[in-house]
Amino acid sequence: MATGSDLKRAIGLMSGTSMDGIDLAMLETDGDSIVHRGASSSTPYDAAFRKRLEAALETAKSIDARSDRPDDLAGLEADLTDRHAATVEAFLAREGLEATDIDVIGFHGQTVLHRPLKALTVQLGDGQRMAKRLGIDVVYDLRAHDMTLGGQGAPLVPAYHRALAAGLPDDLASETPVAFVNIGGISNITYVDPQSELLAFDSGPGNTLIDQWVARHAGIPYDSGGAIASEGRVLSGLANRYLASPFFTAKERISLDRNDFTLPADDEAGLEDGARTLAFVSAAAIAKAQAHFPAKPKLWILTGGGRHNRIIVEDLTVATRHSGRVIVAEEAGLNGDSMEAEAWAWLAVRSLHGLPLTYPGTTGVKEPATGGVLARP
Ligand SMILES: Nc1ncnc2c1ncn2[C@@H]1O[C@H](COP(=O)(O)OP(=O)(O)OP(=O)(O)O)[C@@H](O)[C@H]1O
Ligand SMILES: CC(=O)N[C@H]1[C@@H]2OC[C@@H](O2)[C@@H](O)[C@@H]1O[C@H](C)C(=O)O
Repeated sequence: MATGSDLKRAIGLMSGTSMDGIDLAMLETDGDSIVHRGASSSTPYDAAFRKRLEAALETAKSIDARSDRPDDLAGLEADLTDRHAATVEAFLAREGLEATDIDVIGFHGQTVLHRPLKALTVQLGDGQRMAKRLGIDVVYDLRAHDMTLGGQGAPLVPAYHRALAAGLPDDLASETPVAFVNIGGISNITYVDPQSELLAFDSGPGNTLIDQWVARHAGIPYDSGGAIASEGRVLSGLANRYLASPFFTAKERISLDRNDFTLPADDEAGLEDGARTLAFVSAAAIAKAQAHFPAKPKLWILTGGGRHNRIIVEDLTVATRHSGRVIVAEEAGLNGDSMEAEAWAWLAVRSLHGLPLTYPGTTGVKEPATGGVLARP
């Protein structure tokens, strides 16, 4: 039973693999079952900063030790941290809050390298610098400890998905098993069933290939609503090539780096057919995940920016129609844009309480593991 002092007001900050901007969410929580969701915000990066982040993915390939910051990565980390801090300041001003109103910030940072097979994961983000500037405790670097205990270091949101599943409205609560699908740059799935352990893994590319494809061929950051895809047709040879990747056929699921899947060659598809095929691949990758669950989900709850791509949603609906139904987070009373940021707020409070963030069924860690580094002002 949580006491008043266990309840913390936390802010979560997420800059995901799409590298489109900073999502922020505020929560009051005991880091367990009590979750009072508060206000949130999304702050897009300007195109020039996004380009710097994209370039950082190349630079980061030379990193051997987690603390290495080759070339301009140290400067970028400081800039990224300051942008996050400024986002918090703007949010607090908007909400009429002071720094002292916030107990802790959960700071994800920006993943620039993720090599689970080498137990190496690098998130740019200087928690100490942020804590000092804001005068608020910051929990950061939440993935690394999991890796030292044999985990994949990702995904970390699943335990929060389970907490949300426990609070679903009555009309949905009976529809178990339920799968939460975050369609971000990469997609990850969480399987929640009272009859079985919590299961989760990265399911494949989400929007990252689509984003890169339309940026390259149309100069735009994403396929809004799936409008471009809706003009194209699925090129089955190309789709099958992606879906035959060893990532899908391996028995063990591994967590993904943004660069694990690469774009089709320019002459393999036109703009529309490429967008259509990559949306199909994104949905098919999610549907394939079912093979790793004890039973097929009855309810699929979609979160992340990809839920706005009508073609991905339609393809997934078709692929799962015999066993379940697909809804977006908002139909379950949740917020599909802020869920990851909420999770980082919740995980930060769990870290303060020494509670597990990851489980054998979510990251493959040997035993339930806490994590995160606490920086104090
Ligand atoms: N209206 C829209 N129509 C289609 N796609 C959209 C729309 N809005 C956002 N997206 C897609 O969602 C992406 C951002 O999603 P999100 O913020 O969930 O990803 P992320 O958190 O960066 O990634 P990850 O979850 O992998 O860390 C955009 O890059 C874009 O591809
Ligand atoms: C290493 C890393 O940053 N992985 C991200 C990425 O984006 C989606 C998917 O791949 C997931 O594994 C993870 O993020 C979410 C927030 C997670 O850890 O749950």
